[in-house]
Order: sequence, then structure tokens, then C-alpha cells
Amino acid sequence: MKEENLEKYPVGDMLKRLLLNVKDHNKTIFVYFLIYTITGAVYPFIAILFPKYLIDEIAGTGSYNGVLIIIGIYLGLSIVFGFLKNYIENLSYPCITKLRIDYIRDTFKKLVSIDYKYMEDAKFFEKNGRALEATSSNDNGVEGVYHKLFKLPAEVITILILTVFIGRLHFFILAGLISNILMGIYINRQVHKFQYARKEAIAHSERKKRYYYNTTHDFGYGKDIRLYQFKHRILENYDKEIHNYIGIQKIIKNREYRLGFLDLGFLLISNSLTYGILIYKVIHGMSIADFSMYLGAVTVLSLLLKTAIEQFSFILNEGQYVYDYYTFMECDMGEKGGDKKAVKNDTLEIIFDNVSFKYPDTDNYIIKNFNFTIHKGEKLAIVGINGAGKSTLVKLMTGLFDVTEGEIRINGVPIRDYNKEELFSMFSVVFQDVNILAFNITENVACSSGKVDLARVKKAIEKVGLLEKIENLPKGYKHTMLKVIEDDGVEFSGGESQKLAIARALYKNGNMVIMDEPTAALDALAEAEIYQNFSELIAGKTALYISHRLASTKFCDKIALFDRDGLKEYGSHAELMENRGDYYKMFVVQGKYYKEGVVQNVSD
Ligand SMILES: Nc1ncnc2c1ncn2[C@@H]1O[C@H](COP(=O)(O)OP(=O)(O)OP(=O)(O)O)[C@@H](O)[C@H]1O
Repeated sequence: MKEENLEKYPVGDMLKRLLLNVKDHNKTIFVYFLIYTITGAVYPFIAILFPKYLIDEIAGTGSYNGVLIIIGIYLGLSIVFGFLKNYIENLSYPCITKLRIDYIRDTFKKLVSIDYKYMEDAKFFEKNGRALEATSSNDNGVEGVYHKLFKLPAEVITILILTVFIGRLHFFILAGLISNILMGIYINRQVHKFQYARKEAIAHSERKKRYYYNTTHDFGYGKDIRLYQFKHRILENYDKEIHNYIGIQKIIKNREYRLGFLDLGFLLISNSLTYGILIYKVIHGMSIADFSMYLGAVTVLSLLLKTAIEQFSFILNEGQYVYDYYTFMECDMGEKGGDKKAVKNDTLEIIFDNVSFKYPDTDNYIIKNFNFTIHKGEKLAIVGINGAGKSTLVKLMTGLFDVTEGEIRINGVPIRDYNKEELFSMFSVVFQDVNILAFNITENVACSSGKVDLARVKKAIEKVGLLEKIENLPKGYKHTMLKVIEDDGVEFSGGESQKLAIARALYKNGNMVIMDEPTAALDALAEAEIYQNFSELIAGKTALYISHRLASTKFCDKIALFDRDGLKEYGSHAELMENRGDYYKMFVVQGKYYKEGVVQNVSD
């Protein structure tokens, strides 16, 4: 990767946004900053001037009292300024950390609102990883830059005063110091450029490492990892990735190390100049008191210049990540959608108008030139082979993915015109993979911890047959689910989780019900109950039912059968049976299987 890859970014703009953020979140930090800058700028002079006055006093009158007064003043000033400076720094630290935590909160908000398509996009995770890096620790990114910005102005003031002071003594001392510092900046920027040019490789490696880390820490993978011996493969891959990562870091450190020699050379030249000139001045009449004061001033200046340059470079370098963060946060990722409101108190009509779709970064169309209408109040069953695109249709009509070509309209309005939250509010969906969150039962059903209609939660739970199970839990509806947060959290079986997901859909009471294999994990009795109660569950709404169990299609008005080439058959159960096509064949095969199973069970 070439170093020219370093992106230029507007430093001023980045700084302005950081400061505006302080203004919006916690203005007190500005007051702390002011006090720190004054005390921090004055503090070093106490140590620089003290030896001069002390030596002058000893060499002059030599009175004990005079010496004691000077020591007293020195100690007094050191204590007052030193204490104030540290105290204020201490007060500001957690406030600055809070600013970073707020940035993380904003990222969370963004992540749960952006278009779903990004959730299935590996590249997005790398981008997101880089943005998160800017908020990942106290010392780097946003918070690191804030801490440095807090301290830097005090140092700059001290440096300016000392520069004039020393510059007046001899220009060469100053020139030596400045060239040393310029070299420091150059080296720092070179290392950063080199490192930043490798940020894609680092982010890629980080993503892989994170994946292996998460896989081993996620209980959900526990069974497969053990029973299928994935452990060796995971560890092997993790080791490989670490090796890769360390390889990149070594290259960066090697470059830093080599450039460090250049820095050392300039430091030696600068120090030789300083000491040489000061010794020369002493030989030609400079007092020891002044000598010690200038020596102190040069030492402090060179130290301060070094720290200030480091901080300055740090701000420039880390600012690049901070800017990446802002770019990420400001990127429109479909959070809002259009401005149309949800359809209120009505059922939905969905029209697929010449829709084609392929997943981002893939070449194959999953759906091609698809024209179809789901009428108001219709109960439609979708059946078909694995991978035919049934779930993809759901992702498209609910707005989780955008169509590649064509248009989907809900009650005449293109779905991209709906506000995203309004659009999502219209669907009560039960997906085949159920996700239970580590909240309590009520929150999992009502999807809220705010205003919840407990009677409705209970009714939904009752309808899916979970009433007894939940009322027997020690904390009932308030019992936390999963063991991730609470030790005594309740873990549901696959079927129970699916029932809970149906209860969630019932409680939501959207305009349309979509069930994608909602009974796959249910026992036969529970499944039969869902079939029987289906009409009641959907309460006259438009409903879509995806299932491989053809018995479930009988209670639907229409059936659409898909294969890899799209819609193959469409009609009522009776019509499709009469047509003797694929649906008929599938139905007969499944029926035969069931019958044979029954016969066998009976004969057993
Ligand atoms: N995020 C994705 N990126 C790329 N391809 C995908 C993605 N999700 C699904 N696919 C592909 O799209 C095709 C259709 O998948 P879909 O899940 O819609 O099928 P399905 O009919 O619901 O299958 P099943 O009956 O097995 O649930 C599959 O070939 C799948 O590999």
C-alpha cells in the first residue's frame, strides 16, 4: 500500500466540531480550561526563577531570613499553582470522558437506525470499526484529542514566553531547539502517514480478530464449536490473524525505530549548541544565578516543546480518526427514508412493480422482473424450495433492503417515500430466526420499557400458550431473559422463543402480519393451535405466511409457489391441486410422508 493513500482532512473543521460539541454538552469544561491554562502556563516559571533568586540571595546578602523567604515563596506558589492545576485537570477528566461516552451513544443510535442492508455488509463493519476506534479508549481518538487540547494552550503560552526570553540571549540556542522540534514533527507525521496508509489492512485484520473473539464468547456457538470440533479451526485462524496483525505492527514500529535515529542526531546537535553557548557566556561574565536560570529555562523549553509537539502531532494524527468518525456519523445510511406516514387503521395492499433485486456486492439476481399484488385483507401463503427468495421478498417489502430495479408500493405509495420508522411500524413480523433480547419478558413482548399495556402483553402471551410458563417464573413478567446480563435470567427453548416472537408480533398489532416459518420449532400440538387460531391471530389484516409445511397453506386464501426462476404457480389451494403442477406434487409427497409416518407410528 502506498503512503500517498493518506487522506487529507480539514483539521480546522474537525476542531470546530469538537469544540461545538463541548458547547452543546458541558460548557463547564471551558471554565476548567481557562483556569488550567492560566495556572499551567505560570507553573513552570516558578521552578525556573527559584534557583536564580536563591543563588542571588546566597551570593548577595546571604541572610538566612532572605533565603527562607525565597524558599517559602517558592513552596507557597508551587503548592497553590500545582494543586490548582492538578485539581482542575482532575475535575475535567471525567467530564471529557463523558463527552466520549456520548459519542458512543450517538454511534449506538446510528447503528440501530441505519438501513438493514449494512448489517449484512462486511465492508460496512470495517468502516464502522474505524469510526468506533475514535471512541474506544480514554487515550486515543476523540477523548485523547480533547485531553491534549485541554493541556496544549497552557504549554504554548509558556513556550512563547520562554522562546522570547531565550531568543534574546542567543538566537542559535533557539534555532537548535526549533530544528530539533521540526524534526520531531516530521518524524511523527511520517510514522503516522505510514500507519494510516495501512489502516484498511489493520481494520480488516481487526474485523477478523473480532469475529473469532466474538464467536468464542457467544454462547450461541457453544454447542457447534464443541460437537463439531470447530475449536481447532477457530484457534488456528485466530493465531493466523494475530500473526498477520503483529506483522503489520512490526513494519510500522520498524519505520518508527529507524526514523528515531534522525531525531536523536538533531537532539544531540541542539543540546551541544545550548550548553556550548551557555558555557561561553559564563566564561564571558554571565553570573551563576543567570546561568542556572537560563539552563532551567532551556531545559523546560526543550521538554515543553517536545511534549507540545507530541500533543500537536497527536491531535493531527488522531484527528484523522475523529474526522473518520464524523464522516461516518454524517453519512446518510437511509436512517430516515421519506416523509410519508404509516397507514393508520387500515389493511395493506402491496404491489411489486417489475421488481428485480440482487444483494449488494453480488452479481446474481435473486428476483427478476417480478410483478405481483398482495391484496388488502388477503391471506397469502408463500411456498417454495430453499433459496428461492421467499425471505428476500419479506426483506424487500418491509424496507429492510431496497429493490435494485422497479418499485414496491404500499397502498399506492412507493415504500422509499415512507419514513423508515413509520414503515417498520406497519409490519408485525415473525422471522424464522428469533432474537430474544436480554430484557425482561414484558419488554421483549412490548419492545418497550415505557408505556406498556400489561393486559395486552398478557393476552398475547396467553394466545401463544406461554401463560403458565411465564407466570411460574419467580419474577413473572418482570423476569429477565437470557443469562448474559442476569445470572438467573431465563433461557427459552427454540419453540418457546418462537412463541414469544409471535406474541411480540401480536402485541405490536401492525397493519400487516408476516410470518416466515413461524412454527418451524414448534411441537405438533402448538403448531396445530397456531394454524387453528391463525385467523384470530391476524384479525382480518393482510397476512403473509411462509412455510415449508404445506398443511399450513390450506387456511390461506391464495398460495404463491416460487422456484429459483421466480413465481411458478399462483392460486387457491383447490385451484393449484386441480392444476396438478409442482404444488400438487409437493403436497402429495408431504401428505404421503405424513401418512406413512402415521401408519408406521401406529404399527410400532
Ligand atoms: N445477505 C445476503 N447476501 C447475499 N446473498 C444472500 C443474502 N441473504 C440471502 N442471500 C441469498 O439469496 C437467496 C435467497 O435467500 P432467501 O433467504 O430469500 O431464500 P428462502 O426462499 O427464504 O430460503 P429458505 O426456504 O431456505 O428459508 C439465497 O440463495 C441466499 O444465498
